[in-house]
Amino acid sequence: MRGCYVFAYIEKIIKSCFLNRYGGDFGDSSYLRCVNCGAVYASNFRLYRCPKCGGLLDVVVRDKYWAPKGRGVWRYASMLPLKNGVSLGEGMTPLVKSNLGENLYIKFEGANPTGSFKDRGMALGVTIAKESGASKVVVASTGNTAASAAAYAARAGLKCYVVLPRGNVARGKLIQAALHGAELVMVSGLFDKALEYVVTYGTKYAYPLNSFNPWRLEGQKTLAFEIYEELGCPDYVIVPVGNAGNISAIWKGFKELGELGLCKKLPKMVGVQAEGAAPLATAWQKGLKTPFFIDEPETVATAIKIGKPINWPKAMAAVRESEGFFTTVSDGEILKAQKLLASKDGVGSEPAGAASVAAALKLKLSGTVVAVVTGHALKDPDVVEINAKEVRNAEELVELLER
Ligand SMILES: Cc1ncc(COP(=O)(O)O)c(C=O)c1O
Ligand SMILES: N[C@@H](CCOP(=O)(O)O)C(=O)O
Repeated sequence: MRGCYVFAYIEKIIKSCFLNRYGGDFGDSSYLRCVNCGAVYASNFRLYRCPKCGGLLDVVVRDKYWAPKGRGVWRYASMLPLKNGVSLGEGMTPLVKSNLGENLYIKFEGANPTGSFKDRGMALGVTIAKESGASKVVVASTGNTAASAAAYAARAGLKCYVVLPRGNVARGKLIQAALHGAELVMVSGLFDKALEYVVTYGTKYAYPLNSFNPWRLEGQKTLAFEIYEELGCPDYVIVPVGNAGNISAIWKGFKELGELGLCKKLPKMVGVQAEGAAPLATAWQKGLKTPFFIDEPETVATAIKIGKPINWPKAMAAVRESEGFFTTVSDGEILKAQKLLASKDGVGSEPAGAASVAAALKLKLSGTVVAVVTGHALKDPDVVEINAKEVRNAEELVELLER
């Protein structure tokens, strides 16, 4: 009998060592659960959809406990399916008390290594790709996912392909992806088409790191942990929504804090979309349970110019479960909020990131509100109007300074 236990123990050790390195199975520490039908599967890095019903999957980490230690997303290793991995020092982003509202806080994700929240996800995603033996990763992107995947893949020594909608990617993001050595592939059509290509073809040849990959989203839930550490649990968390992974991941983070008895009252999640790219907000306003997909989304905020968000079931569940809501803001409101945020708070956001602040200013919610500002201003320099004054000599400069 004792021999059996010894054998089982040795088998477990061999299995976890071997599979962690080459098979993508992370042993018994986590498993996958379908968000649609509830079917559960042993952890498997290649499973992105439920084989039974096609639903999205969530990672369930067994035996989680709260023991923040160290820096970056790996500070929360005790809550994650992996305990360490690739890092560029992501996370630990500033939580700035805003001058624009009484109890408004800005979680500035533009301060991540590549300038957006994607870095939290890529730390996990690229680690898993690497652990599983993949040599190539692939993403469809409006730019930020591309920049982040390119940087983290470079760090991990992986080849990175980024599939981009031609003419719809802000210049700063393109420069980042190119600089980090990714293979840039342009397709005709918008982001939704690029994502369709990655889902249909990319996944056959390379490890996909878009947000339908539940392992990547585990990294993004750390945003909730940071807010909790600094502020406790706010009344509202406002998140710009595009492909809808981030709002889902942040809500998952808060729910896990709740399960551990840390967050007594969970925040209401508010998803913000641009008026011209609002498949989820439109469905919400119409009282529909499924999204109102759009073929030709239109907004100045290219990062959220998405008509068919792949994570819609998770995002709708997040908003419903948290008793929050979806809302829209116009391009004018986004650009106004971007300017206000920069000039009154000193926080430089790209347009999509400022959508959360635009919503906060419009909604005037009572209680503590955290607006997640998802990307840095330098990502998209072309939307900013530059008015410079000309002086021809020192006298003209002095005259100007005296005004
Ligand atoms: C700056 C920025 N904000 C918001 C979003 C939307 O996030 P999600 O696709 O997770 O909804 C994105 C891209 O996804 C983004 O790049
Ligand atoms: N705005 C995103 C769109 C892709 O989102 P993902 O979270 O599914 O990778 C981007 O930056 O590309």
